Amino acid sequence: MLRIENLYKEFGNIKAVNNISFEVKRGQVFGLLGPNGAGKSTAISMISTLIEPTKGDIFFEGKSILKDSKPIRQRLGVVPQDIALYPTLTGYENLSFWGSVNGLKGQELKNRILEVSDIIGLNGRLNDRVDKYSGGMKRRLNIGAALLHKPELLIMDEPTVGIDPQSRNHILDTVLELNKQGMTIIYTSHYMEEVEYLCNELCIMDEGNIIASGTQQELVDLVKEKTQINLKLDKNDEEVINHLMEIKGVYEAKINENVINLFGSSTDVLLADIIAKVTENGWMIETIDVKKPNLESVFLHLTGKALRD
Ligand SMILES: Nc1ncnc2c1ncn2[C@@H]1O[C@H](COP(=O)(O)OP(=O)(O)OP(=O)(O)O)[C@@H](O)[C@H]1O
Repeated sequence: MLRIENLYKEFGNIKAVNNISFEVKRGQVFGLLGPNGAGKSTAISMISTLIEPTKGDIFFEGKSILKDSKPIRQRLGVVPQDIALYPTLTGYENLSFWGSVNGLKGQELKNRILEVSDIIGLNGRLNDRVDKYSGGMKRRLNIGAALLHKPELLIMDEPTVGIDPQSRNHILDTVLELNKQGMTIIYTSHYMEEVEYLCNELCIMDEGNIIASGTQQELVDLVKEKTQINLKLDKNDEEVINHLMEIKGVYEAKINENVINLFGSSTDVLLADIIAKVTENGWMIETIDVKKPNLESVFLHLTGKALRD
């Protein structure tokens, strides 16, 4: 559906986006994950046709959006990171404004406002002024404004920043519901959990570059040897460590405040072998805790820094 080819954006000396390429397939929730300043918003702004790339191209259904942006723009819905609403107008008036900007009018516009306010869960509050809304309600209305013209591709730039957990969950579930109904979505975030919850495929960005891309499983496989199992036994000394190190796939074992930290590859095989080894030696397990690698560990592994630094 969307193909990004060797895209660059420079602001003076700043290389905000530095040669990125990726493809979004119809029906996906595609994630762009990266810390603040990684270049996500700049990439999104180019895809949304709001700013022009320094170099490179973007194809929507095979057509360059740089050459003929207007008809393509109408098939996109853009949820900007900064809330684009008029605080002194009501929710209804804001939706009405954004609907007419997107070419809707008359009964069709009225119907869509009602449908959209249902999707974003604001139908009881449409006649209140936006400056009376909570942060979460404003974010939801901001999303609603992008949905009125039924876009095929919804582009969301950090839509949950600065809101309460309840509104955040509502937004995440709305994204999944829209996707279930057939909408393709690009979702940018610096929250690993959100991307993990929503996205089939993703790119991890840092300092203008894509440092890894693929399905969650493919990315996590990059660090699969980092599975950590914390084991508390009734006995922990060098002898126990030596026995545990005999297990195939365990490459490190150490004692840390009465807990044994084991590092190894495939969790399932490891667990079975650890339990067998413990039983064989007549030890007792007090607690066992498995920490599987996640997207956060992938980012740490590739950049040496935490996602939220
Ligand atoms: N209009 C601009 N002029 C100059 N520099 C810019 C401009 N827009 C972005 N940048 C710079 O480009 C880099 C990438 O910023 P961008 O906003 O795309 O990152 P991001 O990953 O979306 O982070 P955030 O979530 O903080 O917006 C940053 O160093 C930023 O300061």
